[in-house]
Amino acid sequence: MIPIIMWLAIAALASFYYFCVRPMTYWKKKGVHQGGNPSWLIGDSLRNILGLECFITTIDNGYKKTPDLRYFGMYTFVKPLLVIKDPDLIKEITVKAFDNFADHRDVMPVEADPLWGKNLFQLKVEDWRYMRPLMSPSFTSGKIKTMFGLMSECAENMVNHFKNKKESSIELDVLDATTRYTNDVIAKIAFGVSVDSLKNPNNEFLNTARRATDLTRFKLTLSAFASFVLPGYLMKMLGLKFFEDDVKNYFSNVLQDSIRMRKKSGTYSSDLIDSLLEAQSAAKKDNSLRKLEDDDILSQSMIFFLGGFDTVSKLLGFLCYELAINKEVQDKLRKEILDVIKKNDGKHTYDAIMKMEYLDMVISESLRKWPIMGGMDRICTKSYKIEPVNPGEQPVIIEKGTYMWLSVWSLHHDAKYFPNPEKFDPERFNEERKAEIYPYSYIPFGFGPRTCIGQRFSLLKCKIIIMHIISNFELEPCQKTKIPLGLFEKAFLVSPEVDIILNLKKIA
Ligand code: HEM
Repeated sequence: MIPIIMWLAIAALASFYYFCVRPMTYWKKKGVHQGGNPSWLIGDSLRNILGLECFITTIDNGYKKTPDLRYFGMYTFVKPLLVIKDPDLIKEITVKAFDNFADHRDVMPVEADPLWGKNLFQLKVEDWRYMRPLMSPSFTSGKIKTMFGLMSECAENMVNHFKNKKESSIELDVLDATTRYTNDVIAKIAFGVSVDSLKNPNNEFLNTARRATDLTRFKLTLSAFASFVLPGYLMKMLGLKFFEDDVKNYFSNVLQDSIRMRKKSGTYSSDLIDSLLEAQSAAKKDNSLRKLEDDDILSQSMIFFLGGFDTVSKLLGFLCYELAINKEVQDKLRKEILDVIKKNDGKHTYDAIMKMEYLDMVISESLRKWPIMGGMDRICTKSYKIEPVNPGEQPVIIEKGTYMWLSVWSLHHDAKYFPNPEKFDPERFNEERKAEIYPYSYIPFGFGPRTCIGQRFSLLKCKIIIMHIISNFELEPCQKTKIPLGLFEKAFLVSPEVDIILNLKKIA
């Protein structure tokens, strides 16, 4: 009896060593410096799981501890993670060696959540190469220009809502308001429905959207962590997924209704659904093209929705905050907006917005200081050798399947690339100084073939509402405004630690 127990104990210890302890030596064996202090099994993720620190902060701590290195190793649970710090190496990975680093990590395996797995962000390179060219025409400057009217309508609704209040100054929860604006735009453009979320604060679209994009919800956090250790079939059995069934059904019904109405009435609008339907019918006619199923369309609408909802509302939230606490920047911006509009016969047009250079600089600086995604990932799809460049480096073979992180937040806050990084200084992006920015050190939308497809869309959506707000109101800090503002350590995206509360004062 005793020998059996002894053998079982030895087997348990050996398994523990093999699966939990040994993986933590992966980077040391490759001669790669470890940026964290990994614990058995949990790796460097303990503080993330306990909600004490967000992933961006964990990476940033490693970045700061390794000032002279181009990359360092960490562990998400037992999975090795290589963090890339050097802009030249980021260029190598995202552009030159794209074929070796073509995919994103499975946030949710496709077996566990097919709807999530089919979206452009998540598609594996073979399917992605087919889908991206189908989606790209929806995001050209010409196509985005045609969405100007739909976006302006939502912006005017929002501004009029506040202008019609009798008080000359109101206290505003900025993220709440910007979320309602981005919700209305994306409802219209990605799902074809009109909702006025300020007039109807409890509309079903907004409430469902909020649930779908609450990246702090327990089950999603659990699923995201589980995806590091559990195979897809097990996650499916446990019911772990990105979109809950009721959320999926709701959006699916809204989209189907909208498509049915268009087909019946023959009226089409300049939105993303029309572009997707065009791509679907082109694929139907051309036998050489793979077919686009209705599920593919729903999946892309969902990623446009996810991409366009929380990211842009947070960008707007941080931007309003910076404008409120940097009055000279706000005044200069207002002057530019009013001057351009005056020269444009008082009209807020697309061409007028495109002439606002300072507006562009202000948004770029906001994305520099508050890059909403915080970073981006890549999976090594074909093994690759990183050649030594600096003294003390040795060649490192990156194995297929290795998880990589490109540390955007840390680069944007590194004084080597952006002196006095905590200062909000739009002049960093003026014509002269913009040219001096070290290539690939400023990448809020990623880079290379997998760069954000919604970049132009987001920037226009942001410019329209800022133009309307700043020409009608003054943004001011109030007693409830937290200065300085830190990061919310439980969130996935870069999010403010507390609500952003500002005074919105009408301009006489
Ligand atoms: C402030 C707003 C936004 C920011 C900061 C942002 C940032 C990013 C980043 C960093 C990536 C990864 C790029 C890479 O891996 O190189 C990405 C990918 C993506 N974004 Fe955005 N995004 C924003 C808004 C949007 C919007 C509005 C949409 C859609 C309407 C969108 C759709 C996508 C899609 C589909 C991808 C995957 C592209 C692919 O893999 O081909 N994003 N975004």
